[in-house]
Amino acid sequence: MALFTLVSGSVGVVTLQNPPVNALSAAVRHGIVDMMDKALSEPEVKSVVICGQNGRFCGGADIKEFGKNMTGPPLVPMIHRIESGAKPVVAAIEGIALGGGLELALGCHYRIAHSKARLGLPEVHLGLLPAAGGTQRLPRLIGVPAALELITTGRYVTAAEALRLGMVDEVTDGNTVDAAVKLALSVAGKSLDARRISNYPCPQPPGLDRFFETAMQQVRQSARGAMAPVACVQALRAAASQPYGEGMQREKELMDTLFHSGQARALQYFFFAQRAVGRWSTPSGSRWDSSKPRPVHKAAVVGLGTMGRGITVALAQAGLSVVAVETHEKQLMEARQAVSGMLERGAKRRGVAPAYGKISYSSDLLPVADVDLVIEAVFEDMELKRSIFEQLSEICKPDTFLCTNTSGLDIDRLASHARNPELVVGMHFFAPAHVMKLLEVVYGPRSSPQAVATAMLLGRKMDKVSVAVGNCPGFVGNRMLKPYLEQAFFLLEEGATPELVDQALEEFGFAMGVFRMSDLSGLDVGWRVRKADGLVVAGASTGPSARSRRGFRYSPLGDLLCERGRFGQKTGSGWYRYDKPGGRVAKSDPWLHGFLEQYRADHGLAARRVDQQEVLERCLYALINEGFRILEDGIAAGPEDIDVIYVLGYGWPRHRGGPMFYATTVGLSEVLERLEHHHRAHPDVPGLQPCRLLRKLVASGSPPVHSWREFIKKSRSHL
Ligand SMILES: CCC[C@H](O)CC(=O)SCCNC(=O)CCNC(=O)[C@H](O)C(C)(C)COP(=O)([O-])OP(=O)([O-])OC[C@H]1O[C@@H](n2cnc3c(N)ncnc32)[C@H](O)[C@@H]1OP(=O)([O-])[O-]
Repeated sequence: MALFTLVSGSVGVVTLQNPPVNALSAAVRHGIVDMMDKALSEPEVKSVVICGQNGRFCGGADIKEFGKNMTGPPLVPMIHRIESGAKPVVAAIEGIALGGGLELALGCHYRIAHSKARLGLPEVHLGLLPAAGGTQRLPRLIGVPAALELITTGRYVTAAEALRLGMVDEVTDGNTVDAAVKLALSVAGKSLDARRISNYPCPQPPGLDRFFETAMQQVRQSARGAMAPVACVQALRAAASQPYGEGMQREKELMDTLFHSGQARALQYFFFAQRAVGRWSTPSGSRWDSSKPRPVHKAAVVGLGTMGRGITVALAQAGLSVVAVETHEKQLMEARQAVSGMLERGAKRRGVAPAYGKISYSSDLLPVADVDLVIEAVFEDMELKRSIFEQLSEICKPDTFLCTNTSGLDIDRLASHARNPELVVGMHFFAPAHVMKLLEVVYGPRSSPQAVATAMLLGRKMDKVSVAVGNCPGFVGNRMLKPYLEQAFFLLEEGATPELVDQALEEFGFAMGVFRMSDLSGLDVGWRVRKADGLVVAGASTGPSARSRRGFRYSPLGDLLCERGRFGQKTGSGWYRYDKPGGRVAKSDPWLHGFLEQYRADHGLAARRVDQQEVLERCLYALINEGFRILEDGIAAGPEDIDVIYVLGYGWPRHRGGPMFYATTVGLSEVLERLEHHHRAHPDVPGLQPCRLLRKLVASGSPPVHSWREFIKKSRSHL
């Protein structure tokens, strides 16, 4: 899986061949070792170029091999052999040089990159560190601070930045392999002493100890329990303070620990899950590989509130022409300014020109007549959305896709107000819509496979991970949020505080606990949904009916806060207090604690001690249980869909793989047993009653997560 050719009489070109990304599988490593042996031993070969097939240098180690019995030549000695060889080797970097691919290039004596290439050491995202010398060679080449930043974040750099940092020697707009061959010809026979990075002294940052203490503190804070970023700092510290050989030994020890960790397994699962969701299917048999998307060149966004503005920016940045509609003139003017600001900041970050010219603004719907797709993003009100869908059906071309950004309303009901219900799908974005990676594409029973395929592809074009889900209240993400929030409220009734619940969830790895998150997104959002569901009963703050709805336990705590105007950050108080409306720093609120005590007294509830383990079990297992129901109902096609939604949209810690994967690490039988236990204690809480699919999986010996799709398919008829 590596090809040798002799060009220009004396340059041996070794081409990696393992589509699509030329990952360093055992076969490729064998190929490189054999071809390098040939190149180094044949006298007519004076210098060597290493490149990748199909315009991609190399995507790194073959992740599919991890977790299996590794065979074939190991990377470290292979790269060392290239570096220590007597003939100059030039890496011709086209497309990508990532992870082990970049480490291979760092073992070469020269590096030339195409101007469109991206380079990086993303191992940290897989729960690993660059363990083929990356943590030792990169700081020697570009300095410790720059290497630390790249390795702990896994950030990719452009060829231009790589040149600035000193990672590559040259950038070309032309044919990279030709340029590399030219360079190889010019350096043949020259001394390589100054070109072997492992021989460089590692530049010491001033105040070495202090530098690493600060770095470690920052990394621990942002890692939220992830081990790999911490290990990366440790490896870099070894590079800065020890000779190369000892640094390599430290790199290996750290990698050994990470490689066998649950976090690495979770992160590698998540890597493949993000790709698996692209291969969507629906219970009616539509599939990604048999549904052809229609091209979308021009789109419209209706409603320019926070979500509509973000969607407009995302579409324009993806290169589409956008008609942005807002019927309130003042709001339209504000939106125009805000969108321009967002475009400008985004363009600056990406080093491109802002796409102002892609957007035209309108205060009426008429200019949407010729667009290929509309995304409605007005206020979450069925009547309003219904009337807009009716108007759009009149105005738009007959084949225009009509999409809604609703976060939970019935797509099928909306479709029934469209001229062509098969062209209606949900496109549920997450705030801020131009930043967040997730898109839930919601299909109703009448959505055509082409409408789903088109929305999925459009999401990808906007650089999002699109997940196709079925239509039900709250779809996947918000539906699972409901039992999670409900448990958090119940725990307050039973004696917990918002601080205790949030601390448990944040220590688990969530960026924000449930109460801090509600304060950020606004308590009124859930209040409105509960009102629409007929759950909010005015004046029912005491008496037996206050804590029960339709025969089940209900906590009116959130409603009571809203009745007092405590909507969270925007009003300066919610579950916490803030210095001012819009303030961001949550402080403990003595009023809230007094309010909870009074509430418990009014309802005859005795406060008891709630510990962190109970918080995790009640909140997370209830959420996971709902995930199993969603799989059982066919709303999500597989556990990967749910996990991707939860990690990318709801702040579930990535190093725990997502809720469904996490359930397998706890053990499905343990999750089942604890749910049964909590349900026995709270029989009036249906969210704690283990669902049939979970029971079935446990009864079948808890098969691994990647086999659940098949399991569900087979057992659907019996469920
Ligand atoms: C001792 C070792 C030390 C070393 O430091 C460790 C490493 O190098 S760790 C590695 C460090 N490297 C990384 O972390 C890089 C990880 N890769 C990426 O970030 C992106 O795939 C890349 C940017 C390369 C291309 O993006 P794109 O154009 O949007 O395309 P795409 O993303 O859709 O992928 C297409 C197909 O290729 C598959 N596949 C991809 N990479 C690998 C791989 N390394 N392996 C195996 N397979 C890989 C991917 O699953 C997909 O398969 P499928 O069956 O079609 O679903």
